[in-house]
Amino acid sequence: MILDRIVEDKRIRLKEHKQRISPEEMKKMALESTRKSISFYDALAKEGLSIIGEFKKASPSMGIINNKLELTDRIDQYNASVDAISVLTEEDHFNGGISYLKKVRELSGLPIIRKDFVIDEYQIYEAKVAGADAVLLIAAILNDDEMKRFYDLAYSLGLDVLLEVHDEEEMARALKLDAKIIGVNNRNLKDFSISLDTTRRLSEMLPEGKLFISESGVAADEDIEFLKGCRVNGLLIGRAFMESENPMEVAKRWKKIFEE
Ligand SMILES: O=P(O)(O)OC[C@@H](O)[C@@H](O)c1c[nH]c2ccccc12
Repeated sequence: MILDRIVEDKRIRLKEHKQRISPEEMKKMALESTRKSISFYDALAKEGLSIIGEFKKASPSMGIINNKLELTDRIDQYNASVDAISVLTEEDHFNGGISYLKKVRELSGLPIIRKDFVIDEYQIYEAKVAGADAVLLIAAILNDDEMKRFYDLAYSLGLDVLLEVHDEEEMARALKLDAKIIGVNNRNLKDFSISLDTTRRLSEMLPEGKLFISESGVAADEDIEFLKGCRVNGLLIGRAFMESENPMEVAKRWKKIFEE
């Protein structure tokens, strides 16, 4: 399965990163960082539809995403229309990198989430040092013990966690952990197919008081109409914004449709 492959490659990259900056040094830098996080939670909790705009240059399901807009232009548009920014930092399958996160940090006052395959504490310290306000944790690649350890570490550094699930079993694990922000990935990780109905199904398990984000495959006005009925607080949008000449206009239109 592709996910196993991505995690294997991640382990190799992690070794390289640790050779450049040792785990002790990275931890020290994170703990000494005086930068105050911008609340990812608050940005998503406000009334109406919240949107997380993603900076992503490629993905295993779509290959290279062909866009002419520079990072700067895209982030300018995000600054004017979305509530938070997601930056892919995975190198081998999404053409990302931690350097993009640092660049986006310089260009934006919005909360930023590090989007990667987190399998080690090191990556959470690294996110903090690079200027992130939140990290993604993917239930499908973590056991309960790791999930809790990474979750607690992130919060102890002042970072929020978006806990990603994609089926009932993972949702039950996220609820057991009492995660504050839960994201449903509409993409089936085995065959890449998209079904927004995953968001609807899993929303039925949600207790009051959680922030609920629908991730992946949201691309058309009809999708927004459908998700209106699914108790979502926010959406995570990658491809549709990366391919668009004017993501700002799309984000504004979708917020309007959701609120009508
Ligand atoms: O480009 P899309 O279909 O709008 O999807 C965005 C985001 O949900 C997707 O990039 C994503 C969701 N979970 C992930 C985990 C790792 C890498 C990427 C992702």
